[in-house]
Amino acid sequence: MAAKELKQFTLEEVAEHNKPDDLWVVIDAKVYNLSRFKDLHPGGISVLMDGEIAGQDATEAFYGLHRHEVLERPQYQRLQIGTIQGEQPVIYSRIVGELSDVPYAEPTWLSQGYHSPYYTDNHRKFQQAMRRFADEFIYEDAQAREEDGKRPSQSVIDQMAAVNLHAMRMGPGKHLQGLSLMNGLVKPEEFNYFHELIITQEIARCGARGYGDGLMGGKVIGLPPVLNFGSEALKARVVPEVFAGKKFICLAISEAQAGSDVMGLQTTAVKSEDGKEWIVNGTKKWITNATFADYFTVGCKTEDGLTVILIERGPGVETRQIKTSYSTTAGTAYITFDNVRVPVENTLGEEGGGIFVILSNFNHERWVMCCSSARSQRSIVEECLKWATQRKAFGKPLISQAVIRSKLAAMIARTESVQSWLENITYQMCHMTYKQQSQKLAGQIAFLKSYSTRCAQETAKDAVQIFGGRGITRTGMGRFIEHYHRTVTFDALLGGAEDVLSDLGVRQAMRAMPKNARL
Ligand code: HEM
Repeated sequence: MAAKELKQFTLEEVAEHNKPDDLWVVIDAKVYNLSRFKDLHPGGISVLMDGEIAGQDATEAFYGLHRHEVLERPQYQRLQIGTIQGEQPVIYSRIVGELSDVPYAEPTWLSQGYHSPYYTDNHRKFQQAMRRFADEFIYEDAQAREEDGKRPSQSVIDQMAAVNLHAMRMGPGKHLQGLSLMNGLVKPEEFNYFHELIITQEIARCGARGYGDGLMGGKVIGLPPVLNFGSEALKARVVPEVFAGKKFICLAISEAQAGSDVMGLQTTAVKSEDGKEWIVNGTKKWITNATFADYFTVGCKTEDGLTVILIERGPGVETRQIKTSYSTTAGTAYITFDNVRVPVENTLGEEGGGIFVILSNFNHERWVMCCSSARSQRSIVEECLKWATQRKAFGKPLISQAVIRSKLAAMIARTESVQSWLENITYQMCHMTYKQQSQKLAGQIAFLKSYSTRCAQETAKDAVQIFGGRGITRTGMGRFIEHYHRTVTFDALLGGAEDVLSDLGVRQAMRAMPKNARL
């Protein structure tokens, strides 16, 4: 269909259309005919009939009350009948694949005129490809699924599989060998933790916390035990189908009776008489992706202690959705295992060595959460900077109030410090063996996660104060702030609660304390 031809009008011509049945307004040099829409306008008719709005340039009033995306919705685009002669629309919100030029909306390494010792040209190219990928394939689905609560669309999972993103999200390693990464943009042996950081941060930029977890977050924590501790036969069967996005896996450790206290788990696995199978009984709670998972990496109490076993969905496995503060798109579930029979070949690591399997997972999981938290905080800074400049109160922009600037200052400082510390730790990870990482970075990562999530919660609180009522409203101007404020605590709990992690960091430091050090 040919695009509607847009006419050109002068402001004087527009001004003549200021009556209820003949109502035009100008927004950013675009002329809209609201004559029929006014009765449907969610903000009512009276605001449109105001003497300073009807037939006038309503740009400032509009942006004080609506997000730009309102005008991008097809049903509202159709209201545009022309443009103002000699003027061009200049306002934009987010441009697919592009960097934001709002100060602090991008980390310094992506901001014009700044430098970084950490990122290579390959990282920069990779970031551009990943930004485009997330904007084109993930963003819209994230918004829609966050809203309807359904799991991420299979088409997105398939697109991610096509460029091997599911494999890359497991970090660098042997599992990448022979794969074409992002259409060959990065060689498997060159892929490092900064590439992975980029992936996580670009996905976090979509601003949909539940969806972010739904997008195979369960795999990020549930597959490493299979990769690191599974038999070759098990890996050959399970890993390719998960990387292909055909099967889903989750990590099932916590229970109603035991969360952080993994030694208190009550799910049992007992050997069958012939010793060929485990018979698993028990429950698990708050398991991300479990509603749609095909595989469950499960912590079980066995004769020798704690053992991790890969259980496949089948007879005796039931999952029931749990409604948490974020959307059901994450697939959070309560699981029951009733006499589930599992081949002993599905044991991950040593029998009784489960605590080692579980602990070895934590550093990477927590670091991924830090990547995501740092980026989400930054998106909130961008939202607040835009709002504080476009919204007027008491006759002037919010940003002219010192209290608002003071909140922004704290938010920016927190975001920058989290990202800088994160990049330092990421650099260490790139230069340490897995064992060195466990010895030297467990404390650092625990501190960073606890610090990040404290910063995040402060920022969420400040952002709500800056947005006012809109910061607690699910639709409209403050929708990202409301979402962030509602979901920010997930990061503070998953992968270890704040106080527990801070304490872990200090205890790790004490282990390295020289015995003879004195004041
Ligand atoms: C093309 C023109 C317009 C369209 C398509 C439009 C659409 C909408 C929509 C969809 C909402 C619901 C809230 C949201 O999703 O953000 C809304 C709310 C509102 N609109 Fe408009 N609008 C237009 C022009 C205007 C203008 C010129 C004014 C002038 C003051 C106005 C005043 C309001 C008010 C006061 C609200 C309620 C805001 C709130 O609940 O915080 N609108 N509008």
